[in-house]
Amino acid sequence: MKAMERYGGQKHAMTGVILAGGQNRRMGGQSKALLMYEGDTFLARQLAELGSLCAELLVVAQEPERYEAVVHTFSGESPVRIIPDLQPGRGPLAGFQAAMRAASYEELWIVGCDMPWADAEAAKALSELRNGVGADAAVAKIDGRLHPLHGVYLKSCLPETERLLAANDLRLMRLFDSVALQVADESFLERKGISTGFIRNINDPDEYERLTGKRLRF
Ligand SMILES: Nc1nc2c(ncn2[C@@H]2O[C@H](COP(=O)(O)OP(=O)(O)OP(=O)(O)O)[C@@H](O)[C@H]2O)c(=O)[nH]1
Repeated sequence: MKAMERYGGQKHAMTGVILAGGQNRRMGGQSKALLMYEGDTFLARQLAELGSLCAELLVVAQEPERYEAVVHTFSGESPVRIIPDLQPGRGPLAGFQAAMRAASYEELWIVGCDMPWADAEAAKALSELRNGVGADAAVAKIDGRLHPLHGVYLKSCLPETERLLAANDLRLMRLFDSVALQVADESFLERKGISTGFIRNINDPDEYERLTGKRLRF
């Protein structure tokens, strides 16, 4: 089923966030959001997937002009805004901050732009899990590792996000020391019929070549 049709046009009161403000050093500076897979950029795939669930979309990036053409071709109903980091060059935690400050909704589904299999079913399951216990955030734990870059977060995580930025403690995982986190493990995802592939990301030309058979040149 196409992502757009999955929820019958019914959007969740949730802001979908794509973090695309990284330096892409391992990709020679080429934006991972604009890599092609199965005829679309990662960004276009993610806009369709996040837009199938969320009533609003944000792309957090420093150079909006890089992404405008893709955003303009997005045909979903949810409005999309490209917003900058408020603290550029400080990593994904700064992207969280900008998104939480700009979002119209209390709940955010946040993904890294290098995750071409971002999955609305997984986000919905994480949101339900979080909501069921009144936690501030929910992320998957797969093969013993937490995956904060495909997670759902309430704006209640903003004060701790900003405290960490002020303390120059930029590790995303540090957020989980202080906010109420709910973890979705493999057995939870399996019960929901959700494959764990959504956490996979593409970081360098070798990983991209394994995915597509094409070698990037830069
Ligand atoms: N908004 C925002 N997103 C970021 C920032 N740094 C990283 N990200 C995003 O967070 C995700 C994970 O980033 P990494 O792969 O760790 O870093 P990267 O800069 O993209 O790539 P490398 O330079 O090769 O490490 C990607 O989607 C990045 O675009 C930032 O400073 N601001």
